Amino acid sequence: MKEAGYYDESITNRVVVMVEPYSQQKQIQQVVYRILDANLDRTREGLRIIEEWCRFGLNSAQLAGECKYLRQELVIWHTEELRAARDTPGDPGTDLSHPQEEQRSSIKALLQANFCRVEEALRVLEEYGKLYHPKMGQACKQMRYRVYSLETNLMGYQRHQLLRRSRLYLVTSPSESLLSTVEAALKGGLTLLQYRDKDADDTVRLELATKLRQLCHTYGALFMINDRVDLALAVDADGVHLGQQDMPIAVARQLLGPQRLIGRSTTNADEMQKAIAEGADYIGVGPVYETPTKVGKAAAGLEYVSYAAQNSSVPWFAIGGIDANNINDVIDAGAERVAVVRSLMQAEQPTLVTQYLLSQLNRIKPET
Ligand SMILES: Cc1ncc(COP(=O)(O)OP(=O)(O)O)c(N)n1
Ligand SMILES: Cc1ncsc1CCOP(=O)(O)O
Ligand SMILES: [Mg+2]
Repeated sequence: MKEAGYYDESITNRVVVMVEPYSQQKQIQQVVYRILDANLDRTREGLRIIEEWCRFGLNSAQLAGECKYLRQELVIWHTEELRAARDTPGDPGTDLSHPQEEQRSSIKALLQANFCRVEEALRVLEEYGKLYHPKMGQACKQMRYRVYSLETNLMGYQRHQLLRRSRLYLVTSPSESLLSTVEAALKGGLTLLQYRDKDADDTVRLELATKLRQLCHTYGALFMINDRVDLALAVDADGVHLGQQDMPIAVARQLLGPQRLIGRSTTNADEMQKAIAEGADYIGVGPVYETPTKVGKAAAGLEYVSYAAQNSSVPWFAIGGIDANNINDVIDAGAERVAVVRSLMQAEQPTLVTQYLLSQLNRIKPET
């Protein structure tokens, strides 16, 4: 790219020679080339790691295609002269690694680390690229913004896909053994958790929600917060569950953005239609049976479960009084997903109960 570069003879003579002797300019040029070469490789490698997950983990041709497009855009800039400047044996950075790079706690952590790597490398390319070609800085800047969008879309897609795959939803109740019970359920295959505590102080809520979010994400499960949009944002939860008396969905959506999940409780057909029209990502359907967990709330019954089975266009969870003894009645009424509090929070062996409930739900063939 000599014809338009900063080191173009004509520009060099007029601009740089005044500052650095010619031999030093050449040395600096080589350094810039090495930086560009290394960061072009780094960006491409990071994108490839992300692309593999989009393709094989998410089966998303659209997201994988975006990664591929970005990789190919980079190749245009990876010229022979930049590759020729490579000096791997002389690079003091090849042996440097951080302990966190040796271990990733989850796919989410792996993806985030690689997005970070790609975004940083693109920023380097943007700055040093300006010394190489007038258009390189701008091109890398645009790519960096596309990577930010890709990151947001991928994380949102990931959440929605996991939501659709989740058949069992544990809604917590206050417990001395909250963390160990939740972990036991996660070990049994739970992929969706809601932190619900109607009475605790915010300091306690904040501490527990942070720990639960970490735990859920370590096991690759979604973490939701009951009622409180502010808390969901504060602990970087995957979303919020809102009842009919809680914040309107439109307001929550504005605060949470398009990628986080919003669930809405519904007790009848009107509430269901309204929740879907307002953009709920999933709905709670119940209480199926009267339950001491929600004192004074009348049962909506199995008829409403059947109505949801026929009419809901979004994932829905039957909730209220569901346990190992009656889950098959709820399934027979049309439920493919259920949410429980006591069945798991009060279980002596939460892992086994989770496995049992999931085994019953997994007998139903997945929706198309
Ligand atoms: C999955 C799910 N469905 C329903 C509810 C109940 O929400 P809400 O009506 O707001 O009542 P509280 O849980 O806030 O007491 C839920 N939490 N989760
Ligand atoms: C929060 C909530 N919303 C409708 S029923 C219910 C509680 C369900 O609790 P349990 O599973 O213990 O009956
Ligand atoms: Mg509520």
